[in-house]
Amino acid sequence: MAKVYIALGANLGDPVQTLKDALLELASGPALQQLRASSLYRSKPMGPADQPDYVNAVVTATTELEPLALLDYLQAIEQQFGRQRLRHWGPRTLDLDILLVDDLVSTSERLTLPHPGLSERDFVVVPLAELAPTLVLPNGQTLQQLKQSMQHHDLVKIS
Ligand SMILES: CC1(C)Nc2nc(N)[nH]c(=O)c2N=C1O
Repeated sequence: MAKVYIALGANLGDPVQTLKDALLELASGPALQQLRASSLYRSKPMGPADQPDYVNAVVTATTELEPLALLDYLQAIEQQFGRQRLRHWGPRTLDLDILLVDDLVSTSERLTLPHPGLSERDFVVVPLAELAPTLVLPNGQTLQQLKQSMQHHDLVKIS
């Protein structure tokens, strides 16, 4: 069994409702157990600014699925929510990104762990630190060190 951390993000349609529905989907499906969710946060887009603000959250859970099977499961849920990604770093209906699987460090065509954007995304680090304040990343860095080292966008806690 593995302990996983998954980032959720949305900025099309009704992102708050989308994340709430996605959290219900993740909690009710067979793949994840002991699911815990962070608060929801609103933030300005990182990257192209000509798009709506994002709503982000992070969940932690345990799973029997291997990483690529978990990726398949999450991508199926993204499709279920009508995943639209019109351009790279453009607006999207729902993103489900695997951040961490235990202390696994691996790079493959489909999946890099830990998520390569983790350390520079406050919209990931802040909710992650809410869930796991004492987390130590596979490279030995603590989440608190990471959180202190990054400038904070205007992350606003929604719920
Ligand atoms: C386009 C890019 C990099 N910017 C983002 N910016 C924010 N604030 N939140 C996201 O989830 C997000 N996702 C992305 O993929």
